[in-house]
Amino acid sequence: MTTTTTAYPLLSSIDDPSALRELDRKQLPQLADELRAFLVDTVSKTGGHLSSNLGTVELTIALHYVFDTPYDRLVWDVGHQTYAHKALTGRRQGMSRLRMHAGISGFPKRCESEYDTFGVGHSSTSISAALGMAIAAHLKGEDRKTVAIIGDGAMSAGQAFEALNNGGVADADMLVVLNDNDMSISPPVGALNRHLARLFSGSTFNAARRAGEKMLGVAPSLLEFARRAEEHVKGMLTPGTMFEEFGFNYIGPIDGHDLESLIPTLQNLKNLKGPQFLHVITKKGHGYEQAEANPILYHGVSKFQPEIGILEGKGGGKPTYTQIFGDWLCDMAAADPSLVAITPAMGEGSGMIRFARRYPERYFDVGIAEQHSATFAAGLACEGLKPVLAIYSTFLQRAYDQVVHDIALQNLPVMMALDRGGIVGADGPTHHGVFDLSFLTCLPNMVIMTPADENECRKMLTTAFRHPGPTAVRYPRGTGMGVAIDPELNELPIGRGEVRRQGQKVALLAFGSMLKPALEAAEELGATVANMRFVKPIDRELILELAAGHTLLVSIEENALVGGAGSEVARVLEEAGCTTPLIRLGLPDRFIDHGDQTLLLAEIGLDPAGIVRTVRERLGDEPLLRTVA
Ligand SMILES: Cc1ncc(C[n+]2csc(CCOP(=O)(O)OP(=O)(O)O)c2C)c(N)n1
Ligand SMILES: CC(=O)[C@@H](O)[C@H](O)COP(=O)(O)O
Ligand SMILES: [Mg+2]
Repeated sequence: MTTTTTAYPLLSSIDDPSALRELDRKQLPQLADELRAFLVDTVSKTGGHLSSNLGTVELTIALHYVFDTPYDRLVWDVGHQTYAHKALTGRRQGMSRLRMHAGISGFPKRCESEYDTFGVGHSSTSISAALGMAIAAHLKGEDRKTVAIIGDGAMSAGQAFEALNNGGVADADMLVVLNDNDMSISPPVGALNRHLARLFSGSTFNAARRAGEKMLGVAPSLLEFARRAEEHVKGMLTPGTMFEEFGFNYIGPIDGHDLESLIPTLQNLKNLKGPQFLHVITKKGHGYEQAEANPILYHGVSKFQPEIGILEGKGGGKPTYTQIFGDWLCDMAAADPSLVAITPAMGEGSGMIRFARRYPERYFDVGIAEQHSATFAAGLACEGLKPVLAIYSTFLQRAYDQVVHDIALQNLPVMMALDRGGIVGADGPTHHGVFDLSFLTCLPNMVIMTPADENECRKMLTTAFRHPGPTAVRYPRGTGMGVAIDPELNELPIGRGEVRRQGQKVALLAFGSMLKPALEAAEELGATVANMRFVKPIDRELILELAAGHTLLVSIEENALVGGAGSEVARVLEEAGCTTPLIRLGLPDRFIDHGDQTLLLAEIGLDPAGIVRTVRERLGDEPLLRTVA
């Protein structure tokens, strides 16, 4: 670790924001330089979100410099851009274990620091939360300030608009800072982006800067600032911004890397009453050449050498499930012209870029708009197209009513490709996709599949796509077993599992990713292993057959135990009056922290050793292998 006093003399002297506020304003550019170098160094060693963090260094410094944190509340949206905030709020040393097990979280977390005012990871919650805090302050007679910091990508989501709609007429002193870097993870989409681009048109921005300099250079009084802001900046240069229509006092756009603009503007805004809106322009990846040139690649990174940057296109290893999906999507699109594919702002992460390039007219990136994406898919299905909604399991949570009300209830053939099902690792509890089996299994009409290997995934995707009702294929983050892939587009019989290993006494009923550890555990236990494949409709016949031939059943899934696949197994046994005991293995009723995927699964007992341990504990001294007569 190179966080020595010599490497970062100024940064090392800041243990909390009160020390930052002691600095002379002239020292702040140096602090920004050190902080940026520190971030590149740290993230290159730990992995994490890089380009968004590089873009918010000056904004973070300015906010902590101007506001009396933690008494004043900073509410970050998504939270993937808060590494500078963490480094300035007493966590600089801890960042050598960023996103690692028992280390610093990659997102703000209330239990980690009093400066993390609101837990986050999913986007577009900041204005709602900040409004709640601002109204609470008002009701309690407290004079604290509340600031929401939201990106242009996050601003595109419905919830952000719901909050603006509420906040624009609420009796609350709240500042919304729009950090506009003209990027989501991918290039931004939609009409909001067009509106922001218009505000940022060269002439407007330059004129606004000139006016801002003039206005701020003389450190105007509060009233003078307000008058000039309204008359000369807002009225003259940026008439009719959408945010004003919502009832906010819109200021900007200003240069978000220029501390000399940021600080006086924030100081003045701090004193204004009612809903305030500051539009700042930043560059994703600012100050690190490689990240500026390719902010998508540097959005989320693994370890890399800062002097060289990320080496692309090494490839060669096992394909990820995401790649299996991306290949299947292109193959199926070639075979069926009615296929259309939708992503709520996760085209890269979902493996859809080749498809997007090949079939741009059939590719819909709808922005961070999970609810809309689901209902939009339903609409496409109503008209006979075959929508494939590619969505991370964790983000589908936001579209639950749309899945229930718009897709399942109407029995529409929308296929959901659920990536990142199960424990995702370093992103932690906000991103683990461990509830989907529970919240989808209870829905009538759904068909739910969990592939155990890559080739099975491809077959399930085909099966789902051709099924005339709602389906979900749920696969994990990362690679699978490394099996060969059939080039054909073959289907599987719906609702049928298979026995993969014949053993005795104990039968392990594995769902999806759990087949691999189950097979390994079975070697030691001499157990039977079934690859259940379908959570819904579950293979009733197979379960009862296994129950009849074994003395103990063990269901294993990478999902919450409550309401998951094991619950379905239990239901089948109960309905049949079958008394064979069942142990259900899965995620306990608590949120699982961040850390390495393998390590977390082992901690929960969802690895081969854990499965063996559970079975042995249950059987006590009973011999595992039945003596065959
Ligand atoms: C509800 C939800 N959907 C998708 C994501 C994935 N995601 C994380 S950051 C991001 C882009 C956000 O763009 P913006 O707010 O402009 O921040 P930037 O990355 O540009 O700094 C997306 C799509 C998420 N975290 N939450
Ligand atoms: C902050 C956020 O929500 C995304 O950037 C997410 O971290 C991506 O996860 P993957 O790395 O699994 O694509
Ligand atoms: Mg952005």
